[in-house]
Amino acid sequence: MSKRQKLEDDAVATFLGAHAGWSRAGEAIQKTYKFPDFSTALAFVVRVGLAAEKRDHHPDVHLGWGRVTVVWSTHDAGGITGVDTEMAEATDRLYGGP
Ligand SMILES: C[C@H](O)[C@H](O)[C@H]1CNC2=NC(N)=NC(=O)C2=N1
Repeated sequence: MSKRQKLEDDAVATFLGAHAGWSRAGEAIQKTYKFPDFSTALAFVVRVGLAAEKRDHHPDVHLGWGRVTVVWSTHDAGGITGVDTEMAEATDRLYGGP
């Protein structure tokens, strides 16, 4: 199955169950990350943005002091696809940890 095909609800639920902090927001998945200050949060947004350019798949991002919310959905498919879950995992790796 193509990664750009809309995932079934149960597949999205499985992803959410296995990935802490991610939640469903309509036809998208989102997560808010915390940072000690604004510039660290901004640097994270830049790293996510560069990864998005590389993959040609772009998130909505909300940047605040010490906080970044990243929202993934596939506009072309009108919903959540395998590219979104792939990029959500990449986003977690960019934040840090395993
Ligand atoms: C032409 C280009 O590949 C497309 O418009 C890409 C760009 N980035 C994208 N990003 C996201 N999130 N969804 C898309 O459908 C999408 N489409």
